[in-house]
Amino acid sequence: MMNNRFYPSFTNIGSASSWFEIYAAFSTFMMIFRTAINDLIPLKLRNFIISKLSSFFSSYRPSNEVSLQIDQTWDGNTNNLYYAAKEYLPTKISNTYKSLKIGKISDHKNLLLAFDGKQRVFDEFEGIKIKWLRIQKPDNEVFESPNPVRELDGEGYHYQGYPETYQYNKPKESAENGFMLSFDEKHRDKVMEKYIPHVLRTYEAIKAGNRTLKIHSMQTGVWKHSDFNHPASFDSLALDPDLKKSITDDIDMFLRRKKLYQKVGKPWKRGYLLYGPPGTGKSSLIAAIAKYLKFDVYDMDLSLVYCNSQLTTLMRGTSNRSIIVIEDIDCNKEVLNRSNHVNMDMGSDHFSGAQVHMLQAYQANPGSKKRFTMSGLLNCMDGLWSSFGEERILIFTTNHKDKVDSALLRPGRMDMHIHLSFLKTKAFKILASNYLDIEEQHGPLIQQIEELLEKVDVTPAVVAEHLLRNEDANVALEGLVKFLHEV
Ligand SMILES: Nc1ncnc2c1ncn2[C@@H]1O[C@H](COP(=O)(O)OP(=O)(O)OP(=O)(O)O)[C@@H](O)[C@H]1O
Repeated sequence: MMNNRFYPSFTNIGSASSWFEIYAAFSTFMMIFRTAINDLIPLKLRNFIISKLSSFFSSYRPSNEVSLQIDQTWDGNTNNLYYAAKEYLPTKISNTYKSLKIGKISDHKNLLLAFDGKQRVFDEFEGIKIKWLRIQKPDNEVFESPNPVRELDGEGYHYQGYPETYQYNKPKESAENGFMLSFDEKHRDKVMEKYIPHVLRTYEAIKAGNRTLKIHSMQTGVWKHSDFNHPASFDSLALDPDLKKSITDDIDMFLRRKKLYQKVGKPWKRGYLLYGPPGTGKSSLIAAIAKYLKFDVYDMDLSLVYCNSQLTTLMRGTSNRSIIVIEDIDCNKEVLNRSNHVNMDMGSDHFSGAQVHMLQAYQANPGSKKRFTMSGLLNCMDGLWSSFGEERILIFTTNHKDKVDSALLRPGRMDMHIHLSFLKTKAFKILASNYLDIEEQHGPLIQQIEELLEKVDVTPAVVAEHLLRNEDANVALEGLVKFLHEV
């Protein structure tokens, strides 16, 4: 039994004066203790102890917490999950974070925000709380690439990806970087099966949204790319609204149907034939489709293809989510004449130096010999196609549909034939409002033009050129009326 005589203060713990005595004694002790520490322990040592204690407590994890480490590389290979996390986390920037990086660079009009790389990032997914921590060696910080940023404008935060200047000058990152994500063990299955795929999917969507489209053109047996800056889009195209809708509906249906294509064993590809007179917008429509889909464009010039194996190699060199364009298909004599065939197959996926020389020799003397066969082209379009990957769109253009071999045009190869024709009333309305500031006062001139367009055949290219002739809408429209009377 404890004797109360030895614990007088605890027996009297209920009285206010006892509490005051304890508080006064404690404050005095703390004051003396703090002064002693400040006098006896140098500042550097104190800071060191504090940093050690805080790192100990920050690395403390409750026993039911699971952590997954995502390194930048996996057995020397790129770890896509690392890059996915790096793009995904900035989408979680909100104004609740107490420490962020802020900046302003010349090609962005708004302020940019980025994580400073030191703090934890908290995410919530279907009720699960997930904590992310960036792992990086202090030495690497100098070389560390900038974090992807968010742009801050009046409407809040908008994800921007990397600053443009950085994209062209991307520094090589150190292999020791990584991320650690932690969550309650009971959510392990959900994190693995749903959350991680969600991070990867977000990454893919961000990549597709931010990417600069490329146009690839052929150079001596290989593809060379440059930025695709064609200004046309579905908004700028003067097309009959019903035709425009049927094209976008078909594209949307194609994108939705990946599983169906797999189920019925068909390669996931779609072919469009664009036909019509020059200047009716075939090239512009290709650009609009590429922008709509965010697909790269491969401009396949058949006049530079010298054998079936080169054709196969070039097709194989195209990437998924791309549009392969063969313009003026009717102008390729080889495609017109199926029997005209000189065997130039080199039987290889890659061209050797000798083969490249051979091709160059043929290029120097075009038209000397038959180069590839019709069956080679057909094989590339269907049979062999499936091994080249998926999500491909093949577009042929021609000014003379009747001259193109029907084998090329059958459904399954060219699934939709799109006729681009002369400019008529509905499409003119779009063109005029894109080019000029049309106001109510221009009504009578517009009506006159629409009546004339129903009687004569002029291409959108010709009308567009007239609309550009004067900044004053009245003058430009009057000029067009005059021109249409003369046609
Ligand atoms: N439907 C259209 N809507 C808007 N502009 C158009 C349209 N068609 C043509 N144009 C204008 O005419 C120019 C030429 O059009 P485009 O090159 O797309 O025609 P095309 O049918 O591909 O011609 P070609 O058969 O000679 O290659 C475009 O740059 C654009 O300014």
